[in-house]
Amino acid sequence: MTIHPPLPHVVVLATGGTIAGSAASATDSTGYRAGTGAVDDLFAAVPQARELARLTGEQFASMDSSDLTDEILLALARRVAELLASDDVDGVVVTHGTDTIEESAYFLHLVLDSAKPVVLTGAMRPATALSADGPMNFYGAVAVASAPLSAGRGVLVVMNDDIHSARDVTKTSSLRVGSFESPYGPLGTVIDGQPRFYRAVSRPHTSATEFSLASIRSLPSSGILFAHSGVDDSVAAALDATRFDVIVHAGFGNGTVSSRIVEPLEAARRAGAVVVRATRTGSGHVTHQGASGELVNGWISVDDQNPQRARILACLALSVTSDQDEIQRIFDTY
Ligand SMILES: NC(=O)C[C@H](N)C(=O)O
Repeated sequence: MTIHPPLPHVVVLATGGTIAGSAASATDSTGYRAGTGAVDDLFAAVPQARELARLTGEQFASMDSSDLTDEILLALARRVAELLASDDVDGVVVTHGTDTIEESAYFLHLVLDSAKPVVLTGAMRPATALSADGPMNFYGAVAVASAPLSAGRGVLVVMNDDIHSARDVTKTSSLRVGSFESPYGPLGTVIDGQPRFYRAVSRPHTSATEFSLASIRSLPSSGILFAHSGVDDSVAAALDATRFDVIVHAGFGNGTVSSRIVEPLEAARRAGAVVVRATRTGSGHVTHQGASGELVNGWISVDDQNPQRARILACLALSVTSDQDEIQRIFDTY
């Protein structure tokens, strides 16, 4: 008689998204409603996942991830942390809408204090579509979350057989199944229910960061201002910049800010906001010494983070310091 070791226990927190979305027709992959299905529907669609792990499902939310708020994100992080603290839990899968999966994953990557695998996944096509990608993504996510090999790598995002670090991954296309990409490539891949890793992120994450969920009661108010040709100060005025604790400016090229909106943003900075220079280009770095040289003092540059993740990092930075040099150090560290 062969004795098999017990399967790892993986908890699946479902939050909605297209992976739980349904349309009236199998050929309709855009006119659907996200978050209509339940976590049990996913278990029923992928019974093979139970060969990889003992699964427990929890319906945390049923929403389109474009409606996610910072309060919900914080509550999600607290729930994942609670699960990870249990000796009975070996890993967590979060099913999530793809629109904001990268922000949620990055937040978890920086605040969770555990080496246990946490994997986010979603889908580009609704569950009712021909060749729906959700079931295979879910199977891959369970494979990664249940593998001891995945521990200590930070929060991971599994999409389309690729295993990405939450630090790097971005949704690059509105509809393509292969939408998720990382600028330095994925960490690994899933083949036949087995993760294979080829590299690791070198920037600190999870237990190695200075951020702690226990010290965060709420996230500061924040917004992103997108640069465009012809931008003028009425845009910054519409943002009512003085109301924000964090303003990320998704600027031109190397974080360049049009001279017409420097003053309103500088006024916000003087009023106490953290003003962050990012780039709208979709890739690349923003250096301290940007093209707008006069902005170097007191303005934060993002290194290689995109504007949406820079917003998350700036909010977390404010949970530990309001000193601008320290905030810049945080951007250069994570
Ligand atoms: N593909 C998706 O999941 C998109 C959906 N709107 C969501 O983010 O919830």
